[in-house]
Amino acid sequence: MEVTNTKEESKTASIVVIGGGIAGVSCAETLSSLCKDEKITLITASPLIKAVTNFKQISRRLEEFEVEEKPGAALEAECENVKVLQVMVVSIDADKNEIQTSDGSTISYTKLCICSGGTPKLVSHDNPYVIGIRDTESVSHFQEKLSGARRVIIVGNGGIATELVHEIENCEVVWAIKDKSISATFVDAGAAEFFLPHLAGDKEVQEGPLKRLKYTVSNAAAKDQVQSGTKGGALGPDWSLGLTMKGKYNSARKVHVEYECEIKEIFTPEELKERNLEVDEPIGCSYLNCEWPVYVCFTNGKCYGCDFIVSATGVIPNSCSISCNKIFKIAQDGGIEVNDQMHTNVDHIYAAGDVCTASWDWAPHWLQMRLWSQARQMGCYVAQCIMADINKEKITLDFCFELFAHVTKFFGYKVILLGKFNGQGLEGKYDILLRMTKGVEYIKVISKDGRMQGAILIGETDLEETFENLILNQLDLTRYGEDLLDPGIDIEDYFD
Ligand SMILES: Cc1cc2nc3c(=O)[nH]c(=O)nc-3n(C[C@H](O)[C@H](O)[C@H](O)COP(=O)(O)OP(=O)(O)OC[C@H]3O[C@@H](n4cnc5c(N)ncnc54)[C@H](O)[C@@H]3O)c2cc1C
Ligand SMILES: NC(=O)C1=CN([C@@H]2O[C@H](COP(=O)(O)OP(=O)(O)OC[C@H]3O[C@@H](n4cnc5c(N)ncnc54)[C@H](O)[C@@H]3O)[C@@H](O)[C@H]2O)C=CC1
Repeated sequence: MEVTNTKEESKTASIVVIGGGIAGVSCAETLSSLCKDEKITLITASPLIKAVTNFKQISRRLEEFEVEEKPGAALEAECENVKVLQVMVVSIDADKNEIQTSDGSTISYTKLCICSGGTPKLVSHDNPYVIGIRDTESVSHFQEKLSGARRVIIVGNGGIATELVHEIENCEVVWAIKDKSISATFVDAGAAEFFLPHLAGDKEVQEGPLKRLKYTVSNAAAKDQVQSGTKGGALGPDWSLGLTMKGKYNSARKVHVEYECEIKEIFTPEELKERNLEVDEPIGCSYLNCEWPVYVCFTNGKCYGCDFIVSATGVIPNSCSISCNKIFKIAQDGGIEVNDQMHTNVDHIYAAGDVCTASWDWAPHWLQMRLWSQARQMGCYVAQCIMADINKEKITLDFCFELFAHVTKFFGYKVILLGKFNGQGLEGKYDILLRMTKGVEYIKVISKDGRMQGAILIGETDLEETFENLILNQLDLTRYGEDLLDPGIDIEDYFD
């Protein structure tokens, strides 16, 4: 997409959205439908934007959608009052309501929404053997390194690590986690046990293919990004499916998990020799007594060689990548603080998606996670807040922020997380109901004083709708006891 000459653009102020990821595009699309007479300018550093397609509400709060990367011109064709500019925003002058872009233009805004996303938090930012995964460019870089790899060390125990460990083939994997059980950011130790047999086993365990959120990674996008050197939008559902994740090792997958440890130090072979350090061999791995380009020593004393390291260790919100003459209030996790109107502490400036931190009093069963679904919800909601502000109104917090609801797929199983799915904030004082059928389903219900607070549903349980309602209406379930999870009882009939 050629860069539109932004000079003439700056004459008339418009509502400006920074960021062509899910949050920014959802914001621009919703603004376009709500404020037909307003001029909306979406400015993004990435050559392609991310748009939601095939949106499906699978329950009152669970949503499924596909994501398509497309040129900004496609959004302009769809929303006639939206202009897409592909350029980097370098600074904001909040006194003059102007932003400066990397091509030297100044663009005025009436309202500004920052949706600049996040970047991978890496265990080391200057080691060439440590890589993060965020956008199509970083995935291409990862694939290239993996194609020549015999062994990779993956650090982190969240979404990216869990998906990578499941998808990588023909390469030994050492998965180093701080926790006592795998995928702890998403599931509890019981669910981790349920997943363990699939760690190094066959990849597809699900009876019948579960429709995965389709996410198209067009190779053109990756090439463009490399040429333009810009950071693209974050990946999301299905980023890994359909991508070749093959090493050069010619045998089945080998995964060794190193529990309760972090990286202590990373060495070159020379440094290792100088320090006269002992190298260990990961259990079950086959490349023994090899020369490796990089060595990792962990806090538990183990030291392994590998071809490269993936740091799947979270996201840093891009809250400080655009300078501003006003100081934004930044939350502890690095996001720009927003209130329940998605407003920052600076006049006329909003924020949404990975870049922001929801700083209102959260509903009892909602929590922020930097997810595709929340980026979309925030993008749509902030547009409504901006429109309300223009009309000098206030709106109530959107109902999507009443309950945390996330659907994904780990180790070939559908995973649904509802409410305080890991007992977040309940200080360990809650009751658990569990039902597990090995290789088929894992259901964990968290309740307090007889009322459901959260749930983990793995497999095709069809309980999500009922459990959503039970968490929201806080019905006292004491009298149902274990019947609640009795497979012989159709609990939907109880509560219909
Ligand atoms: C590998 C991976 C897999 C994931 N899988 C899932 C999943 O399965 N399910 C799920 O729910 N979530 C998933 N996520 C999280 C999800 O991708 C993010 O939460 C979501 O995409 C964030 O959207 P965003 O629009 O806030 O930010 P981003 O997608 O990061 O978009 C930010 C945009 O801002 C632009 N930008 C940044 N700075 C500037 C600037 N100065 N000037 C102009 N433009 C700028 C960027 O170019 C980009 O277009 C995954 C994330 C990763 C990295
Ligand atoms: N299926 C899904 O829903 C997916 C969601 N995502 C989302 O994308 C974003 C990025 O994913 P991730 O990087 O996996 O983030 P994450 O937040 O999911 O996981 C980060 C993990 O790294 C660990 N960690 C942090 N610092 C560490 C350190 N120094 N040493 C060892 N471990 C450390 C954390 O404890 C956590 O387990 C997240 O917001 C995540 O929720 C990503 C992939 C899939």
